[in-house]
Amino acid sequence: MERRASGDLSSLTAAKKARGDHGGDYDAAKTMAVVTIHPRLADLASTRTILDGIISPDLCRELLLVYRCASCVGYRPHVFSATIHDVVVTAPWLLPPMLRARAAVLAAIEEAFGLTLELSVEFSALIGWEQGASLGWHHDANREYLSRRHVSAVLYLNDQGQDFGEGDFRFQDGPEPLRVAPRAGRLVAYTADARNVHCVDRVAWGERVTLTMWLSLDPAAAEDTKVLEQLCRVVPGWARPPAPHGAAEVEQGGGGGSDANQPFAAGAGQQDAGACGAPPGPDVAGSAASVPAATLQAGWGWLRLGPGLPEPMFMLPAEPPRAEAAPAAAEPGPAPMEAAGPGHRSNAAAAAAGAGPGAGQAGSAGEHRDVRVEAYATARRGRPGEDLRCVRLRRLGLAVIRAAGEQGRNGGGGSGGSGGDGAGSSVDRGDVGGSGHRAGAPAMAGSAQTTGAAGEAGHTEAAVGAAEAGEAEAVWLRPAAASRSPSEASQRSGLGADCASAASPSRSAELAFPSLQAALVCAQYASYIDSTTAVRTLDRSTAPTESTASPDRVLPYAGDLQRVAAALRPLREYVARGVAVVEGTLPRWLELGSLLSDG
Ligand SMILES: O=C(O)CCC(=O)C(=O)O
Ligand SMILES: [Fe+2]
Repeated sequence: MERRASGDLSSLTAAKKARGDHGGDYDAAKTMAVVTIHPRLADLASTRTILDGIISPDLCRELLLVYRCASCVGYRPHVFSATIHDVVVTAPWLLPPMLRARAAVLAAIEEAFGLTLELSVEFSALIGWEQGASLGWHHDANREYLSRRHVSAVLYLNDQGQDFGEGDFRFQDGPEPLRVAPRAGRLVAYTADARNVHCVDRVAWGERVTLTMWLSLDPAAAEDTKVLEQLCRVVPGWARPPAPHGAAEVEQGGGGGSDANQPFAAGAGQQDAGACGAPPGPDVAGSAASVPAATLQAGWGWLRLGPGLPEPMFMLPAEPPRAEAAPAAAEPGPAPMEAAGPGHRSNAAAAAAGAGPGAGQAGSAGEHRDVRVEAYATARRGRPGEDLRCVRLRRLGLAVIRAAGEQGRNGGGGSGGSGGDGAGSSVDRGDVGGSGHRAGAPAMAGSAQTTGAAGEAGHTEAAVGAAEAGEAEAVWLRPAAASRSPSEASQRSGLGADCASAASPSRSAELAFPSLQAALVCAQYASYIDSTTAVRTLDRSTAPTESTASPDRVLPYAGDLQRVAAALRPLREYVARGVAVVEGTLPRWLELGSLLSDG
């Protein structure tokens, strides 16, 4: 195969600057010419490998859980992503499966290419490709600032034909096979240079999910340093409810907690005893109005969410005009992740969450985030401003009912340090399906409105309402098909210490959560638990009219909220395990990191 000569980096950089970069219409020939082949990779026996069974089916499913909990709007149309940084700020206890998979991929590649102990992970993310997503011919180091990406790895986490349609990976030329059909546990790895020009065929339906990694021969490029820094910011405070005014009520209302559901034991490396010893959650039964929001939040202390990603990162942008959307599939495309390189979103997230700018690239974080949000505001199908988290819940057959008190409050900033997810403003802007706000939770819940979005997508109806109960926000979920009489609405129940007690006998009982982020994580976990036994969720709701072929859509929890509650029973234990792993690993990781940087 032809090797391309190195291009003129300075002129390319200047051209990028002039354009503001991130544009899709860059000169492909020029950018393809940028990268030279790293001497260490010049004489490999083979520059690519395809391996099956790199990780177990169970780990694949667990990674899908992580992806659905932590992903946000991605770098190109119909693509969503959860970088390792996103996972940290969403729920650090979701890290272990990602770390396990990362290690497995790294080991497999080192062996396959004979590069043992020479590679560092420069970037890792779970990437979702939904209907309409594609990527034109490119190689992965096709820009100057990507040139430290030496080896690419794409690990598929679900199955073509079953979970999504089409979406083949294809090499442009070279040895057979040129086409790789994604299936769970299959890894395609290749040098990132121009010897491996490849593309991704358009995904016809469903959701194709990958663990995508770039590896570098330059140890200084390792993402671990930044992940660690971020983790250290999040972990000491493992997000917890704001102590103040609901604390006493929580102690009293903490019944329902069984021994089997003890909150985290104190002393597991926790720096803040208050945080780790969160009291059992309240059994939030009865009228929502009788449940102070602070109590609700305090009861969920064990969930240990991170500060969450900045809200704009969940906002679905509008459908691109057809003329703009088309070329990506046929033309050489920009290297993916260009706007999501290491530190990019994590810094934006950290800054927005009040954690301060991340190391290394602090100066550019805000700029990057703005670029991305603006770019995708006009470059992606969807209801402008719709919150991805609500869409994901809807796909499970769950409707989001926001309960919160003051109408019009812009809730994002105020609760930033409290472990809230800043979701308030998404609803306050009326953009979660566009439903009206109702003041006062019970009234709202009894008459929540059907969203246009859900209706258009052909779903059972989804109810979305917004109001606030006290200062903190709360999120209620209901099965989308449940009836909504005021009397039923009063039978709310929350998942406190004991999820088993959460489900009201009423079919229409609602589940209460302290935030949208919490609701999403819990519902995804429930779906994960169910999918390991029975339900396989397939959803093409974002564009049902563009289907080619697909199995019937499944909305697992429509009309059946008790199944959510039941499936949530092991969650506390799962969180505790994840917390223990992260806390246990952190010191060793830090030590190793400093050893490596010393050496
Ligand atoms: O998802 C794939 O199969 C490949 C994606 C890809 O080419 C990339 O992210 O650069
Ligand atoms: Fe690629």
